[in-house]
Amino acid sequence: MQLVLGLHNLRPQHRGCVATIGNFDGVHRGHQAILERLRERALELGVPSCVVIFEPQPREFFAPETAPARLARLRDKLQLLADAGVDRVLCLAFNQRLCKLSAAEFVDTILVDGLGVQHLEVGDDFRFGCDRVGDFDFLQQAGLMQKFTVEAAQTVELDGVRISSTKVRDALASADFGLAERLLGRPFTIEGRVLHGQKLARQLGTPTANIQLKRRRAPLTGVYVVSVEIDGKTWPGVANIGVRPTVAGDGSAHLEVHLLDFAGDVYGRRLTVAFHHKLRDEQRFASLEALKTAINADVAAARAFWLGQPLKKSLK
Ligand SMILES: Cc1cc2nc3c(=O)[nH]c(=O)nc-3n(C[C@H](O)[C@H](O)[C@H](O)COP(=O)(O)O)c2cc1C
Ligand SMILES: Nc1ncnc2c1ncn2[C@@H]1O[C@H](COP(=O)(O)OP(=O)(O)OP(=O)(O)O)[C@@H](O)[C@H]1O
Repeated sequence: MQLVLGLHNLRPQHRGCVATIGNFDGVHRGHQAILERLRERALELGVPSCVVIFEPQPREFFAPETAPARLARLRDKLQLLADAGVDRVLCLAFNQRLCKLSAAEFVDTILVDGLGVQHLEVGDDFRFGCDRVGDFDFLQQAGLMQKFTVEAAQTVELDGVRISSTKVRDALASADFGLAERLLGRPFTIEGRVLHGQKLARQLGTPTANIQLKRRRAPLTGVYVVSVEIDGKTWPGVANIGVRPTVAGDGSAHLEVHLLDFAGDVYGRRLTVAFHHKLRDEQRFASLEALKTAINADVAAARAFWLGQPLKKSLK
């Protein structure tokens, strides 16, 4: 899959494609259906498929403080789009200039002049352009004039409710991982590299792998039963995701995983963590001793959970 960063990096050879536009956060089953249609259309027309995404996502640009936590980082989103068979991603900087483009300017500058789009695939509720004035009807009218076709993808629902990134976030916030999996079409996972921590966990009796979240806010917080994939092997574990109030961290979110019955060095390795069950909220304890007691109870609860469950071999 080819990644084009910014409109200015589009070249004449990029013109001529079928395209879709959106945030695609989490690449859930609604997104997957659009991407499937896009792939079919690309094959029929014999042109590449292109997904137009924004960075930051519009809500992060307009209201950085209140924008929801992302389900996946840009890197993970690109991987999921590549897995769905997308040929090209055009990642546009969402800035003052872009958000001021009228719907007509958006179509002319990006879709027609930039991409030479032959067919557009969008959700029926898709809106774009300054003040979100552009919609499906607008695109169809523009398509008649500018010689591209537009198709509204059928809404994908689960139990009568439209699937959306928001619904996945809600499922994670209420620790309904079964629902999150049914919305995503795969288990919810967080992937990252293991960093060196403060080495306090060893003193607490439970060594943990600290997974870098970078500046990412996580869509869930608390203590969870998890499974962890390392180099194709899956291990049971228990994890804390949060700001670690007892040891007064820097306020940034951390993901720490204790692997049950694992002896080995995982520093620098990439782990994929899948969440199965919430044990409790993160707490501020009065002492390290109290934290240690709580973590021991978490480990015991995770063991009890895995006693009754087969461990899935792969998280994909
Ligand atoms: C299962 C588990 C539960 C945890 N729960 C909490 C908690 O409720 N409150 C808290 O401040 N830290 C919690 N922590 C994080 C510990 O504070 C952290 O592991 C410790 O500070 C060691 O950090 P280090 O790996 O950087 O050395 C938890 C960690 C684990 C593995
Ligand atoms: N359940 C769905 N069925 C069909 N199309 C969808 C569905 N969800 C999203 N789409 C379409 O996929 C494209 C990208 O959607 P986008 O990620 O911007 O929104 P979303 O998934 O509804 O997220 P949010 O909950 O943040 O609004 C848009 O064209 C949108 O209309």
